[in-house]
Amino acid sequence: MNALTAIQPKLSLGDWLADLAVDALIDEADLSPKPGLVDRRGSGAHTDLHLGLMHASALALWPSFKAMAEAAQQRGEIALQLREDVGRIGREGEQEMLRVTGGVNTHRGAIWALGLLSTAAALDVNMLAPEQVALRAARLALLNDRAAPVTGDSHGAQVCRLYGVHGAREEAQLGFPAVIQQALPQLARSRAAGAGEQNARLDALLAIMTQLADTCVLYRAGMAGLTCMQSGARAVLAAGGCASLDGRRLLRDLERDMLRLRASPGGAADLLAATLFLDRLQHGLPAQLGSH
Ligand SMILES: CC(C)(COP(=O)(O)OP(=O)(O)OC[C@H]1O[C@@H](n2cnc3c(N)ncnc32)[C@H](O)[C@@H]1O)[C@@H](O)C(=O)NCCC(=O)NCCS
Ligand SMILES: Nc1ncnc2c1ncn2[C@@H]1O[C@H](COP(=O)(O)OP(=O)(O)OP(=O)(O)O)[C@@H](O)[C@H]1O
Repeated sequence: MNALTAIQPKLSLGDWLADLAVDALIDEADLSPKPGLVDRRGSGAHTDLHLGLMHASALALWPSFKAMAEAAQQRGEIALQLREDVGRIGREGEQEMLRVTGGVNTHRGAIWALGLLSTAAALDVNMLAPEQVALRAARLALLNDRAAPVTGDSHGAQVCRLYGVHGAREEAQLGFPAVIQQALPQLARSRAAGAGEQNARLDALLAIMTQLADTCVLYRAGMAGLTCMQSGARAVLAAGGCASLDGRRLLRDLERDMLRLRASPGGAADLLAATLFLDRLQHGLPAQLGSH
């Protein structure tokens, strides 16, 4: 041990996972140019959201992610008690988000996805590969939280009924296929091709958009909006992705079309944050993680 390591503060597992989750949210918000979404350039298709609000909301969620990880450490297994702990902490997180944003939904879907993944990661730090963490999160999401309010009138629930698609709940229950099968492989391919980190992340977002039934898009722009999102994202990737000139031109076309339809792929954005979280997590625990 040298003088530097001796004075390094101990980091708990909950601290570390909450840091990763908040970093993922901030990196997602900052990533630009994202079609229809809030980014460094502006508010996309939103009138009530802006980058400062996304940052403030992300930071306000840190204690919730930490509390979910700690609940996982205390319970130690995938069981109804843990599912209900996490449900309660998630609902409290939503309340805190709404307090900080003055009632605007900045991160509802992200609390759900990253909350489950933080919990799943804390359950077994020896198995942090993306598929392993996503599988544990899915098993947790499949448990029925008895305290969850049965409303059925959320925007997501309404369009799931109307169009017969799977929303945020099912995406988690299936083990985040958009992240595991689309985004992470695309992120790796674009990095390997030398796209640069920002372009590789944009390509990962587009890979999610090619397939996802994003209920944010369906609610605002119907099936026409969803088709526009999926086919436009496919066209950008087929042209060589965001690092290519043709891909950039098609990305601009996609953005123009989505703004015209007021369509914003908020669900895809949440899953990009989940992708960035799992991507970092797989590098394993940091050295200064003390006993937890
Ligand atoms: C399951 C959740 C996401 C609610 O889903 P629902 O579709 O009913 O709600 P809503 O329309 O508000 O959408 C949630 C968000 O999910 C994201 N999303 C949209 N489509 C998708 C998709 N296909 N896949 C993943 N995420 C998506 C978007 O950001 C969207 O805003 C969750 O928030 C929940 O159960 N809330 C109830 C309170 C609770 O128990 N919270 C604890 C969570 S740990
Ligand atoms: N960079 C981003 N820009 C916009 N939305 C994002 C971004 N990142 C994540 N999201 C997600 O998008 C969702 C916000 O979408 P939306 O504004 O459609 O929700 P809403 O308030 O339910 O609907 P509406 O605004 O259409 O009435 C949040 O749940 C959030 O998790």
